[in-house]
Amino acid sequence: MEAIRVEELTRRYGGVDVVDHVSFRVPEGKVFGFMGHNGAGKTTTLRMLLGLCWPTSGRGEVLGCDIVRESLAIRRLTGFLPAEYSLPREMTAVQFLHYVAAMFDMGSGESRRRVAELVELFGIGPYANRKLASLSTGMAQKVGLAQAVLNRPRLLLLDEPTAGLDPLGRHDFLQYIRGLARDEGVTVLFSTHILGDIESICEDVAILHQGRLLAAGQLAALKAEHAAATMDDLYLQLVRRPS
Ligand SMILES: Nc1ncnc2c1ncn2[C@@H]1O[C@H](COP(=O)(O)OP(=O)(O)OP(=O)(O)O)[C@@H](O)[C@H]1O
Repeated sequence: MEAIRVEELTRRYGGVDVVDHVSFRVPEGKVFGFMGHNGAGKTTTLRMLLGLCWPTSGRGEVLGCDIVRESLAIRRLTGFLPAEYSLPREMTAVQFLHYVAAMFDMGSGESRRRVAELVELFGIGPYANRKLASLSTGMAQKVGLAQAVLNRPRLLLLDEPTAGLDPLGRHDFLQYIRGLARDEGVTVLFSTHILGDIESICEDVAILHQGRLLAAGQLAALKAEHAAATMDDLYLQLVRRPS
């Protein structure tokens, strides 16, 4: 089964189709690269998948649920780390994670266990009781990721998650994402404009440019088809191709 299936998905703002008849499928249990430069329409697509904005036309299903009629069910089954995620400045990491657990209706025992597990897993312990406003970008991103996986989602949507991370932070982040898919069968939709990130952890990709889908499928097959040695080559070829 596919984790995500969209067909002719379109969102118009001010007379412009910022997502323009986009169709692709995301296989279950893989890290899927959702690639595109600024303004490509990645965030708008993610928002439609979560029911945070509605399509102007077209259809979509996430984990078998319709993105317009069943968005609450989708949000229960998924985790989301938005781009430039703002954490509540006055809360501590532990307070914030308990707050997120409460939104998923976790009982207090389960919430305590899960938060402790994530604090340990992400090495949040040393700063768990500091106000979130005082955390570095890397630390804050770990808290952001912890909230996104708190409900043990079957699907994780990550919007530009490595932007602002240093090389070590980025390496650890990518390792964790790879492990989630490989060891726990979680599907990850990894939206980014960093081609190297896609190349290092994604087998399958969709490439978006100015709202249009340029290509989708297995990265190795797309590279072979376009005789591209790297993700950079592939992307540049597709973007520069006359439409
Ligand atoms: N609520 C909105 N109203 C009007 N235009 C919007 C709205 N949301 C997005 N857009 C426009 O849609 C286009 C696609 O934006 P989107 O944020 O989806 O792209 P993106 O691929 O995520 O890019 P970035 O990496 O820059 O965030 C942009 O031109 C943006 O200005």
